[in-house]
Amino acid sequence: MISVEEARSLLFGLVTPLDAETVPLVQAAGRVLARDVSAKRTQPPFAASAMDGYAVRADEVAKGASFEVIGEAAAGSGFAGRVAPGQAARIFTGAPVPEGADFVVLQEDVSRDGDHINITGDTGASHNIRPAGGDFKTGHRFAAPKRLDPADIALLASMNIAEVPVTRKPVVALISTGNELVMPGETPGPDQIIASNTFGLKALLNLAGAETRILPIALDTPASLQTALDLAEGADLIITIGGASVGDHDLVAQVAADMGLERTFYKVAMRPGKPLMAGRLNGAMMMGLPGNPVSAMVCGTLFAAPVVEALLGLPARAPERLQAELAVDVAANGPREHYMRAVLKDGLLTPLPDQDSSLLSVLSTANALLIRPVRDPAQPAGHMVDYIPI
Ligand SMILES: Nc1nc2c(c(=O)[nH]1)N[C@H]1C(S)=C(S)[C@@H](COP(=O)(O)OP(=O)(O)OC[C@H]3O[C@@H](n4cnc5c(N)ncnc54)[C@H](O)[C@@H]3O)O[C@H]1N2
Ligand code: MOO
Repeated sequence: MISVEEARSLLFGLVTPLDAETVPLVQAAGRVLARDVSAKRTQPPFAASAMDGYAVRADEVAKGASFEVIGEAAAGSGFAGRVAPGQAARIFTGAPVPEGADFVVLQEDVSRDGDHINITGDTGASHNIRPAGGDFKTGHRFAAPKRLDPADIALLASMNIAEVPVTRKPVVALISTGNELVMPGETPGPDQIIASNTFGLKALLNLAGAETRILPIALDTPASLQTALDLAEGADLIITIGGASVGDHDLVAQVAADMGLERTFYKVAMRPGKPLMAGRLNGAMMMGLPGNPVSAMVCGTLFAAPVVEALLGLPARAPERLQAELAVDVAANGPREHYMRAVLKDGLLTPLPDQDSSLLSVLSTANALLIRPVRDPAQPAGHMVDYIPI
């Protein structure tokens, strides 16, 4: 068995980042910027008022000083004239500061009588003017790769970038295998259960940026599995779930091998998730996940989501690990790295009492995977441990 780290780096070795496509800015949130882009404008394009008030000459600003108001500058329509000594222009937030002026007195600090104003308040040190290019200048580089968040979208809009080059979404085909499975909403027979893993993984990988397709459930026959794998044609990543272990009905490895799978590894020293398999099948990446629901989701978190990010051109890296104190004593760990379902509360980590890999209710309660290294001895409450937030 190989380690989790080895498995992940072998998986990253199978990744070829995808090509780019252009999308309208309104569809770019959450997508990964594929190429550097540069600002098509300077922002603000002119020195702009930061306040509503009066634009004057800074050297004339003093309590008691009076000015003649000679015009008005509003956002979207500046004042074409020049502010000379003794003069002021009415100005509003966002308006270009007229020539000659270099100070905006807040209207709260002024009394007005017809076309004249008097400074009545303490004006303070700020000129209340945003310099041209104070945010960015034409040509300012926005670097790829980056997953575009709402603030990035606002910035790109402000740079007048209406179309954005993003990495194509990886197409992920999800195949549940097993005679016992039916789709949510169907009526299961007496020995059947509902397929949950494809739905959990779809949610997880969509959040990572994939376009996921749930294929029909494959029965535990070579022909049915082959049909499902054939239907996955065109996917960048094929994920099978279940049928990965050693039982008589665990057929994924054999059928995939018969169809040409070049296997990269099988079995990882981790708990849950041991019977994980990966390789390349007719040009696509393939991962065979174990069927136990928590095992499948943990493998999704540790391997499939990072692979989706790597396909998107983001750095190939493990999920972020943080550290916290154990709230309780924990027993010694065995020969597999253990990803314990745990709750992090008030900075303390408590592993949940039942770690069976079939328990989705436990996974749903957990907000952390507490990582126990291989053969870690028993540890007392207060010991610092690594965890992955989930
Ligand atoms: N003799 C051994 N038995 C098992 C071993 C072993 O080393 N020797 N490994 C165990 C481990 S660890 C795991 S994990 C499981 C993985 O088995 P499979 O990948 O072959 O999964 P299945 O047998 O098909 O299913 C296991 C379990 O999960 C349920 N399942 C499967 N698919 C789904 C789905 N899409 N949605 C919801 N539930 C699903 C299935 O009904 C089973 O209950 O093997 C152990 N056995
Ligand atoms: O590895 Mo299995 O994934 O322990 O449940």
